[in-house]
Amino acid sequence: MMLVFVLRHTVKTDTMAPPCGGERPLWPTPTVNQCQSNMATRWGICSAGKISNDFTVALKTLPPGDHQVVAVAARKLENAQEFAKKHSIPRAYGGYEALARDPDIDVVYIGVIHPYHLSTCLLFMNAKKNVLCEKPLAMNAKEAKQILASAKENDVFFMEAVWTRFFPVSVEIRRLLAQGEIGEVKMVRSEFGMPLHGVPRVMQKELGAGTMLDLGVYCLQLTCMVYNGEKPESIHATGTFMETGVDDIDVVTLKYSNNRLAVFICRSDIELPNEAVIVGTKGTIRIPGHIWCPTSLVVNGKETKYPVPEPYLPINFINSTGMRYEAEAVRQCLLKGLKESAVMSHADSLLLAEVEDEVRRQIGVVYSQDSQ
Ligand SMILES: NC(=O)C1=CN([C@@H]2O[C@H](COP(=O)(O)OP(=O)(O)OC[C@H]3O[C@@H](n4cnc5c(N)ncnc54)[C@H](OP(=O)(O)O)[C@@H]3O)[C@@H](O)[C@H]2O)C=CC1
Ligand SMILES: O=C1OC[C@@H](O)[C@@H](O)[C@@H]1O
Repeated sequence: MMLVFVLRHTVKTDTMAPPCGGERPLWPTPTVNQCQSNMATRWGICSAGKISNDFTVALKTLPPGDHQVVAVAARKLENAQEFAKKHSIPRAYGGYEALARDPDIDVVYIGVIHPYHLSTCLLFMNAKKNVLCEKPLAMNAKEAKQILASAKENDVFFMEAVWTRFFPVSVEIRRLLAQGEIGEVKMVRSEFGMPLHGVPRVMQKELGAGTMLDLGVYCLQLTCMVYNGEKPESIHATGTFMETGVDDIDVVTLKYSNNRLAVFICRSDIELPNEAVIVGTKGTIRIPGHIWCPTSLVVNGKETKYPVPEPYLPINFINSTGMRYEAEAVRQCLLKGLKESAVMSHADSLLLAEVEDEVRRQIGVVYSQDSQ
């Protein structure tokens, strides 16, 4: 986090040179002060798309003294300006480079589609910016390794935005498992199905389409969380294809030591109950629905609900004010000078990417990025 002592909220007139990059600020830009200790974490938003909208709305459910959105960048300035106006963001940039040069940003949230995660992560981390990048981290493990290596080389904080891990439901699951509430876990069964065939980025290979990367990652992340980041001993995957040549339905079995198992189904053609069950030798934990953004947990038959806040503006995705939890986790990491989160670590992201690669290999899905 930058150490810049300037009077807070000094509103400057238009005569002020643009903060950087050349685009004239939309309106007088309050000078955002920053003091390492307990000032707001200053966010830059990369892309003016759907999830960026929801992430920005989620940030607004947190105390403004803790989180401020200082700038947004989109490929087209007009899209950034429209986004900035909608969300009252002081600075709007045409092109991501201007955001990378903005000295008043502590962390960038990357909300572009998967094929552009690698290039944008490298852009911002090479500019010494901390980064929170949407899932899936990348198109394959090779790209994921490049991103994680760049975070190390640039000595910046990096996290893959597997927002589910920061939900109160996930925190409670980890607590229950840590205290042995259900004994030794022997089985994790999960599913994620959603009718997405009308969504270009889910259908078109050049936009990063494919069910494993988009939906399967949620079943896989739950499995890996329950099994504490342990590598599976064997992976068996089968699936079907969309007419566009990417995976539509994936059925995956992961075998771990001591006859521990995980099975998941993900599909982009129909809605499934989207529940998960974690079975131990002494009990059962069940997520009764919305496994990617859970607000209810059933432990040995007893249900507890964990509602998310209502959005102040329209959102595109279910429960996406729940991204507040990952945003606050990032802030806490930055305040402690950490370069990664223990809850969604670099090793966690690499494991997800490696298993995603193996599932795709067995099913036969190949992206152009696999041969670059
Ligand atoms: N955590 C969650 O719950 C969710 C996560 N996601 C993830 O977020 C990412 C974005 O998804 P979503 O917001 O639905 O996507 P959008 O279709 O809204 O696209 C997001 C941005 O990506 C850029 N982009 C889109 N198409 C292209 C293209 N053809 N060439 C170059 N850039 C392009 C644009 O950036 P610009 O504005 O700069 O033009 C666009 O605004 C995905 O990786 C997805 O996995 C998505 C939904 C939910
Ligand atoms: O991460 C996501 O959440 C659930 C679906 O909306 C999916 O397309 C999206 O990428």
